[in-house]
Amino acid sequence: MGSALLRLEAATVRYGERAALDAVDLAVAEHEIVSVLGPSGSGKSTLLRAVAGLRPLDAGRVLLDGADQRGVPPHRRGVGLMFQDHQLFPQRDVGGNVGFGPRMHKAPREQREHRVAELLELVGLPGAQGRAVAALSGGEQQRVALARALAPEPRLLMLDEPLGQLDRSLRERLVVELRQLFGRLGTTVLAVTHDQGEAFALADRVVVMRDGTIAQTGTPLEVWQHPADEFVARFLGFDSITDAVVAGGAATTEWGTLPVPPGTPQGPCRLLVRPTGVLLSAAPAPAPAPASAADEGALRCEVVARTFRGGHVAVTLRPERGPRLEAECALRAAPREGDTVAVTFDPQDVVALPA
Ligand SMILES: Nc1ncnc2c1ncn2[C@@H]1O[C@H](COP(=O)(O)OP(=O)(O)OP(=O)(O)O)[C@@H](O)[C@H]1O
Repeated sequence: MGSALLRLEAATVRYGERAALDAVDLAVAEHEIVSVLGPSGSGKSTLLRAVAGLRPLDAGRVLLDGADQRGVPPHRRGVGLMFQDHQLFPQRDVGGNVGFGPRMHKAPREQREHRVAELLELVGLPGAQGRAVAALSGGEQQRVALARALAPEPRLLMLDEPLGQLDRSLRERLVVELRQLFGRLGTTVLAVTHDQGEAFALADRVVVMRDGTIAQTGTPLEVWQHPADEFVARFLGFDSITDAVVAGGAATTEWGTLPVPPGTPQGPCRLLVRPTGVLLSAAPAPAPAPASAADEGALRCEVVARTFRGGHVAVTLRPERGPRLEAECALRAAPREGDTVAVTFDPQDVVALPA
């Protein structure tokens, strides 16, 4: 990516002995929306702060448009920052907040007012210039904060948990609006979040961080379908993982022999089964003798929990052998707690992870 707007080269930030950012390489292309995901303490905020110039690097480089930013102060980097607590100026009205950046840049009054009006329109608050910040709802404040961050026309907009404090339904709506807005404006965005749903909905590409390094980067679909390792898989909420040995089109595991997709690497691995790949059917009546040939391949499991998730039910299973399994069922088809079910596996949702 020669034309990257932002490039990090072995970027390192240390706090004492510990590297909060450990030789990170990352390129963000112009107009790209990248979400940085990861557990608490993995270095997400440190990454943003280093790019913004709020925290100097201990080693490596940050380049914007190819120019090394060493020694360039934050206000000269042309990047916009929006933090999770949106930090609006309570004593200024909405117009005063949004127009703050352009005023600092000494933009003429008329141009400033035009820009403020245009941005408030964009974020869905037309004509709100005179409203008091304290009288706005959380979602409205979030929009004002966004308009304020966009006002100086940053070449790179960085968002730190932009929707962190809002309730789920508002977040889900705003994230769609944000993606559309950035698309229309052609804004390049680097957004930090620990909510994977939010990251996946917003981004063209996600970066998953672990202990100051990048564990995986890819499109939301790539990361979802092919987590790079067990850490990423578990971070995404996949918990049905066990040891396996792949030979040909099948994997030998404690759960029995599972079909795997064509092209699965042969040999020992950790095997992940996504919940949609755990197929449930009514268990045959317990056989007095060892399982008959007819139910060979089906794993008997007890339903230990079921959780209503809106469109589907998440079912936790205790198999007769091997670790617990998570299944996803349609509401109508969901078994009850205490039921015994027979499980088979869909190879499309079976993923081999490095051992
Ligand atoms: N000012 C500081 N002094 C010492 N250690 C720090 C400082 N800031 C961050 N750290 C450490 O650096 C590591 C990365 O922190 P960072 O805030 O970047 O993580 P994060 O992924 O953004 O976490 P969160 O999701 O909780 O905000 C953590 O171990 C943190 O304790």
